[in-house]
Amino acid sequence: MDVLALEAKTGNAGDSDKKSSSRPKPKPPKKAKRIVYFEVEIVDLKTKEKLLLLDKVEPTATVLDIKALFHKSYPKWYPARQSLRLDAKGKCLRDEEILQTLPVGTTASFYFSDLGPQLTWGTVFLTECVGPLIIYLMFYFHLPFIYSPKYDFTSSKHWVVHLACMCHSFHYIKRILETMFVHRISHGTMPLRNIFKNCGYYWCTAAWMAYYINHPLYTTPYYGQQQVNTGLYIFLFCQVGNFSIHVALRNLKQPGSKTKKIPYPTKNPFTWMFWLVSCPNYTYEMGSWIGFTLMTQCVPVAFFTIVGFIQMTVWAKGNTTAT
Ligand SMILES: CCCCCCCCCCCCCCC/C=C/C(=O)SCCNC(=O)CCNC(=O)[C@H](O)C(C)(C)COP(=O)(O)OP(=O)(O)OC[C@H]1O[C@@H](n2cnc3c(N)ncnc32)[C@H](O)[C@@H]1OP(=O)(O)O
Ligand SMILES: NC(=O)C1=CN([C@@H]2O[C@H](COP(=O)(O)OP(=O)(O)OC[C@H]3O[C@@H](n4cnc5c(N)ncnc54)[C@H](OP(=O)(O)O)[C@@H]3O)[C@@H](O)[C@H]2O)C=CC1
Repeated sequence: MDVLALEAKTGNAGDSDKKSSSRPKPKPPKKAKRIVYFEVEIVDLKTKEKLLLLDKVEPTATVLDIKALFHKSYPKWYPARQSLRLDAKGKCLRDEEILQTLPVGTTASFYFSDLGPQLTWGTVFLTECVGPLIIYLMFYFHLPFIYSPKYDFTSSKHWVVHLACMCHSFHYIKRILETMFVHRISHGTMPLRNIFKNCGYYWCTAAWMAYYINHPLYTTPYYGQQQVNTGLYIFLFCQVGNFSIHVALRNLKQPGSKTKKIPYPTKNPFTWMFWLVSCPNYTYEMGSWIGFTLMTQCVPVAFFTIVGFIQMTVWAKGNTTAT
């Protein structure tokens, strides 16, 4: 029986009498509003084993409420670890979806799967950004055992090495501050395995770049100061662009809201890039790393830029399809 049918069944049956007589009628006794409760069954996606039957679930219950009820019976599966779907091959239901608006009868079956341990997005973002910041500085300050003691008396660092350290540190400090004060991240959590993938990528490549850029035998860019300056200007321009897009995306959401909107350019000229691409923050991010590659003329930086480009292209395509 679907929701519409339920409404029909519980509708006011006295309507047809109203027109039949002009005499003032005695008021009908007040009927208590009948709530039609739902019965919710939770089935394991893999084994198809019935895990739980919840009777008397309120129609206005959200998916998150159902997850909380399930959690009471299975304490190891906290709500963020749970994925509930209506169709075994369908998409995961969003936490804010409401039972009575789902295409189910009064007996709803949900397929449950365990998403594995979860971490908050803030934790992942911060961990992946604090690492490169510290690792790079360890190489910059030539901590013991990094470079051979035979280089101890090699000539002092070239200006571009200081500049690269400032730009690298600036980039990650900016990302940490943005995570704390700018982004309005809607996903509650993400899989723990991501932290290994993301940190492996960020931390290892930071060490790899820092090793070469701060190496006592580092050779400065082929076209000298002109190349360094061009790289620096591109880097700074794109950092401002990236920040501008993050602010524009933040302003699309009300605090606490999870609703995404189609972004449009604002008065800030850096946001006009929205006319051309769906994720200009990724374009500017790429631009920054192209600038940094030019400034340092270092192969590991180029590698980092290419991997980031591939990853962000995949995500940007996903975003375009979603919109
Ligand atoms: C010198 C050595 C160098 C070493 C180099 C190493 C190279 C290695 C290359 C690696 C490159 C890595 C580059 C990373 C760069 C990262 C940059 C960043 O900083 S970005 C910021 C961090 N952001 C991320 O990490 C994004 C992570 N996002 C995700 O993984 C997914 O969005 C998501 C899994 C959290 C959710 O996916 P979504 O598309 O939104 O949901 P769907 O409903 O479509 O589900 C798809 C699929 O995922 C499952 N799912 C959903 N949510 C979760 C969850 N919380 N935990 C686990 N699994 C989840 C869902 O059930 C679906 O599964 P399926 O089986 O397909 O039904
Ligand atoms: N160097 C590298 O390899 C990489 C660097 N990065 C850097 O990290 C930054 C953040 O990355 P990522 O999280 O993937 O960026 P996203 O563009 O996916 O998200 C950034 C923020 O904007 C919000 N947002 C995005 N689109 C919309 C919309 N249409 N309406 C409302 N809010 C929206 C997101 O909210 P929600 O939580 O709802 O999605 C999130 O809070 C990048 O801009 C880039 O600078 C990222 C990837 C790789």
